Amino acid sequence: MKIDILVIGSGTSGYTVANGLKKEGKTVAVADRRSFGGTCAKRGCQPKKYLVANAEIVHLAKGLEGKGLKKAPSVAWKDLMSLKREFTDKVSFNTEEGFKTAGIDVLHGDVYFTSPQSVIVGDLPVSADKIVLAVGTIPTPLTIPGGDFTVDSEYFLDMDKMPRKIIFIGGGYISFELASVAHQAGAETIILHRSVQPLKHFDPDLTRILVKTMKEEGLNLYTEHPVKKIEKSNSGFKVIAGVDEYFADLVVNATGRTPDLNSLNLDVGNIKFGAKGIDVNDYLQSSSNPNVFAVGDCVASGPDLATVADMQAEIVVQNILNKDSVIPDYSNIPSAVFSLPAMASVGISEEEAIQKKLDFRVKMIDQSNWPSSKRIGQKAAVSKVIIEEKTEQILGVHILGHNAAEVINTFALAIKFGHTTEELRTVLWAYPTHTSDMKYSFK
Ligand SMILES: Cc1cc2nc3c(=O)[nH]c(=O)nc-3n(C[C@H](O)[C@H](O)[C@H](O)COP(=O)(O)OP(=O)(O)OC[C@H]3O[C@@H](n4cnc5c(N)ncnc54)[C@H](O)[C@@H]3O)c2cc1C
Ligand SMILES: NC(=O)c1ccc[n+]([C@@H]2O[C@H](COP(=O)([O-])OP(=O)(O)OC[C@H]3O[C@@H](n4cnc5c(N)ncnc54)[C@H](O)[C@@H]3O)[C@@H](O)[C@H]2O)c1
Repeated sequence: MKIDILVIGSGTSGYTVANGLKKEGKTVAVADRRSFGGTCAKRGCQPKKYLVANAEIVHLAKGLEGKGLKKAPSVAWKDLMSLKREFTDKVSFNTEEGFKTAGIDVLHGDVYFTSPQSVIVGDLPVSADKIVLAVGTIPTPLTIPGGDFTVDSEYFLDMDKMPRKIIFIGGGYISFELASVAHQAGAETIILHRSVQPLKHFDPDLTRILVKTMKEEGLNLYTEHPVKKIEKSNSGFKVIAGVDEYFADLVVNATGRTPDLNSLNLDVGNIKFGAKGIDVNDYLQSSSNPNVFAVGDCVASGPDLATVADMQAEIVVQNILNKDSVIPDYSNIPSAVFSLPAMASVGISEEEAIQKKLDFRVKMIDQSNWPSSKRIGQKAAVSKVIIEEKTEQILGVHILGHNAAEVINTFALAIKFGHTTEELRTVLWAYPTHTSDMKYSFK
């Protein structure tokens, strides 16, 4: 097969690149070694959000027990899984059909390079003018004794039964989100994180309040607990962290994700890569092979988020059509951890503002006693806004509390277009909402 563009990987980034270039008249094929659709839709963002949405309702109801609600509901895990699968089960078929309808060839099988411009997919030789690597990441294998006893987030998101006791290793996005789900579904839940501060991409003050709140609500969260060993016990597993031992029916490895590039024969393709992923120039073009581009989580630079994968994909479409035309901007990327309560952030952190020696002020406000918190039984709600003194521009916004992930998007807009506190004060916000509360957060 000889085509203009071969995209390896059918997830968020592969989908956008393939469709973008097909619309411009290129002949395009997409290859994947697993069923089509990638991580976000099948085993990441979307299925996770189905489970979180359910847990959020239970969590809110618990907060209002005796305050207008008689009894909080409990999770019907089997039914919840059916609801989630109604969505996830269709992803592969719909993705493939979408490609075929657009005139994009769909290729199944393992891929490896046979030259800088050709690969084998399954047993089909394919050569292409440009090859786009969109191969994502896999859970970082846990290389401690007993690491093989763990399961990963993909297993959790599709399990038929909620175990009685569950341990999450790692204090990142995945642990905080899935542990929140497990806890609301009734499992005795433990997070073991190796260093002092979990969720390293978020504001440390808000993270401390989040951790305190989760602990007060009964989720067992231990920092400075690097897990060293896992053993089989009578009824499940024993997890050893320092001198402490914890027991559970299921142990989830959530210690990060890594690109899985070894089987691609990248050396034969003259493609430089490292532990963090494919080495690219400013235009997301391989630093060693000009015919190859990389997008999404497998790129060594940029955060591993679906929004970023999509942005990189759109940029690569432009750069393939018009050489060296667009550079990705990784500043001001909004991100949320869908824990309970949720936390979200956009723009710079207080630490970055100090490092950059900016002239700024920090406005940190506890909103837990405000009506918006009281009426939903919410215990923790905090905002922290970084404002540049001279220009009054909003530089960073960090929010903890219900709806944080929705509210943050308004501030993504404000920061992107350089709005000042005075300008934001002239905006009328639908009232009373969590967004309208935010107008007091930058006064
Ligand atoms: C549990 C979980 C929850 C998440 N939640 C969020 C969220 O709420 N918000 C957010 O922004 N991000 C979230 N993410 C991150 C998000 O899923 C990723 O950033 C996004 O999926 C990256 O897309 P991608 O196209 O780079 O890779 P992927 O979607 O992973 O696609 C890569 C594809 O390449 C294929 N592939 C790999 N190697 C080969 C090979 N050698 N040959 C052929 N095919 C290959 C794979 O089978 C896969 O289909 C989450 C991730 C996880 C794991
Ligand atoms: N809401 C979202 O946007 C979202 C949700 C889930 C995943 N993601 C993406 O997926 C990536 C992977 O998520 P993740 O949570 O697996 O990784 P992560 O990198 O966010 O967190 C993993 C944490 O585990 C800790 N750790 C590592 N080894 C350990 C050990 N032996 N014992 C105890 N702790 C240990 C690390 O210090 C790290 O802080 C994220 O970085 C993010 O890019 C995003």
